[in-house]
Amino acid sequence: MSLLIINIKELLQVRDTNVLKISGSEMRVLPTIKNAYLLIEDDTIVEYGNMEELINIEADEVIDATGKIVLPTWCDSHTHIVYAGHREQEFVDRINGLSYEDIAKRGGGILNSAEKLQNTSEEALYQQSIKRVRQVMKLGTGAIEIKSGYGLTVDAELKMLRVIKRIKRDFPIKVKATFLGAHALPKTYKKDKEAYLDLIINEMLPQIEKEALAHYIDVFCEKGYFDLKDTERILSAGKKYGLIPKIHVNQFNAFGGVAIGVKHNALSVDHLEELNNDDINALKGSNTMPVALPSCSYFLSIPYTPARQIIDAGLPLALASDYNPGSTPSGNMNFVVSTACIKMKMTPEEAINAATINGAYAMGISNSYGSITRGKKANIIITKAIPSYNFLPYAFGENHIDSVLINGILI
Ligand SMILES: N=CN[C@@H](CCC(=O)O)C(=O)O
Ligand SMILES: [Zn+2]
Repeated sequence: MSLLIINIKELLQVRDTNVLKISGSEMRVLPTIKNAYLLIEDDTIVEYGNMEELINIEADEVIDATGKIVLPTWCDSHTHIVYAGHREQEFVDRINGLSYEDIAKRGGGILNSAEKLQNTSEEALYQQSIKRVRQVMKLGTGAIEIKSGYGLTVDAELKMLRVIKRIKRDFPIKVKATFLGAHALPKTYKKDKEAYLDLIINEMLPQIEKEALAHYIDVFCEKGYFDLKDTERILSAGKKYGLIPKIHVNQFNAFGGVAIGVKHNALSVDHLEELNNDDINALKGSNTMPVALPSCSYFLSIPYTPARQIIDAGLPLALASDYNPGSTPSGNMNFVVSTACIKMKMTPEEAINAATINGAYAMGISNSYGSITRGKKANIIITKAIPSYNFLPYAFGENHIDSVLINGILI
């Protein structure tokens, strides 16, 4: 089955060579072809170019994209999209003056979601989660990382990971699973953190390996959650089971977690709302992708990750949604891209690079996702007719997407 998209006003993120990530000043460059065509065979991008070069190409189906922009789907490298229930009462509590920290201290926050999830069946959790998966696909997300971490018992963590595995099997979107058992300390282990770490290492990890439930291992490295020593212990144990580190770090405090992530060759270090020069220096020359989550900063009214400082230091940056019930009840990557431009002073080119190819890198899939490259998966956004690609982040809050193709098929 072949599909030809013609008369594309502008085709974005066209990369002839298969670059895996974009860093520093290169992020300002978004290669495009104006008045373009794109040819897809089954689930793969096979050819593209200027309309004037389009001769003798026949296809089973043709889409006329006059006035429309075409780009690769968003690669959302950080989500907690599998969760039970919601936390809108905490949202109201914060409006009334409590902080995220205050709410966590009185047993709300992650522990609130964990209790809800523990009392939800695997089937009900799957049904709640797939509504959100369908929603983000319609919003242009074509690849997604999903974390556990709202289980916090052996059974509930495995339940979450099995739901993620089922989503991976049932949906065309690319899914990568991350084990985040060290997301918060459950109430029953309040006085014995080591015992909970032992549970993660001795009981959760072996079962996760046995059922092949995760690719990545994550830790919430933060004051009041897991410290540097705990983080190292969990990452080292995860690596023994073949899991690659990705950490939550510097959300509220900078105390050396970024360097620990780099030391363990983390694929990404995520949040970074607080960042100092030591963190920047640790990232220089590493293979670790810094990931910013602007919707979380927006929702919690905490600082935005200093994108300019990161990119101007020559580093790459990825953007992700952080979709979760507590700090970011939204998986809309279009809003993420807009907010990165509006609040973090990223140019539209930088933001689109960060949400496509660099997002793909942050989930280890940039050799087959994240750009318009021959041989890559045909995961494509076709916008409505809009004046230019700058209009995407500019006219925020509006849905500019006309259609989405995943694996070459209109969803
Ligand atoms: N910061 C840690 N974890 C999630 C939020 C967890 C929650 O509040 O439920 C995050 O990435 O923002
Ligand atoms: Zn998160």
